[in-house]
Formats: sequence, structure tokens, C-alpha cells
Amino acid sequence: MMFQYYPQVQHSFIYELNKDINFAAAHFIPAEAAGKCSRTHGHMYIVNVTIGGDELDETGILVDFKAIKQLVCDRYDHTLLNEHPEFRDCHPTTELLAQTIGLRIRQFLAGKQNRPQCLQVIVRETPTSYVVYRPKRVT
Ligand SMILES: Nc1nc2c(c(=O)[nH]1)N=C([C@H](O)[C@H](O)COP(=O)(O)OP(=O)(O)OP(=O)(O)O)CN2
Ligand SMILES: [Zn+2]
Repeated sequence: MMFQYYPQVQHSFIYELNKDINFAAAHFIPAEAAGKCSRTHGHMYIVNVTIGGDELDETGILVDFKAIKQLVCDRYDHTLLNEHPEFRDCHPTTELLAQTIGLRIRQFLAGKQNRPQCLQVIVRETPTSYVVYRPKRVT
């Protein structure tokens, strides 16, 4: 496992949890401007999710690391991203994948009594390209 430098997100929560997730997927960007990326190709996506909160649950955790991994991998690992309904009307760019993962995690966390918040999602598509998505805070 490679340890990486991650951009930090500012917050005042007591707890901050980070989960690294890797998955393999294919995609294509069906736009003339995308050049070679308009052809189907694959990536080993590297995702980092940051979650904050002030309260732990009855088990003593903010949120289960495994649950965060499953949310992402069960949906996207070894799939063609373009075939998912969330990318029917938009392209599976790094930006929109990060946003989609962020929204998915936010929906999952909304059901938790201890109210953890998704603070940041980083999606690395290649060794030289990554996007940081920071959802607007709901207060
Ligand atoms: N802002 C974005 N730009 C590009 C995206 C994207 O999602 N958002 N995606 C691509 C392609 O999908 C491509 O897979 C990644 O492109 P790139 O970083 O250019 O890949 P390289 O390995 O060729 O990078 P080098 O640093 O030149 O080796 C393109 N752009
Ligand atoms: Zn690509």
C-alpha cells in the first residue's frame, strides 16, 4: 500500500476519519475535446474519503471503514463507469466521479444518528492527475 500526501480539509470536528479505497474501472469521455480519452480505457482509481463528526456511535466508531469501502467498490469496481445511470446525462470525469461518490456517501451518512459529515473526496485517476471535491457544508 502506497502512502500518499493528501490535501487537508479545514474543520472543527472532534474526530476525522480517512478511508483509502482502490478500484479498477473503465470509462470514456465522449467529447471531441477529450482526444484519446474518448476511447474506452481503464484506470486504477485511488479514492480518499474524509469524514468528520463530534459523536461516536454505540460501538465507539464514527462510521465503519468497511461500509465506506463497500459504498464505492460494490458499485464501481470492475465496471464501465459510463453504464451507470448517474453518468447517463454527464460524462464520468474525475470531477463528476468525485462529486457522485461524495453524494453517495452523504446519503449513507444521513441515516446515522451520530451525524458524521463527508468533508472531502479525493479521486486520483492517474499518477499525475487527481481532483479534490469538498461538498458545501450543510449547517
Ligand atoms: N479535468 C479533467 N481532465 C481530464 C480528465 C478528467 O476527468 N478531468 N480525464 C482525462 C482522461 O480520462 C485521462 O484518463 C487522464 O488524463 P491525463 O492526466 O492526461 O493522463 P496521462 O496519463 O496521459 O497524463 P500524463 O501526466 O500526461 O502522463 C483527461 N483530462
Ligand atoms: Zn481516463
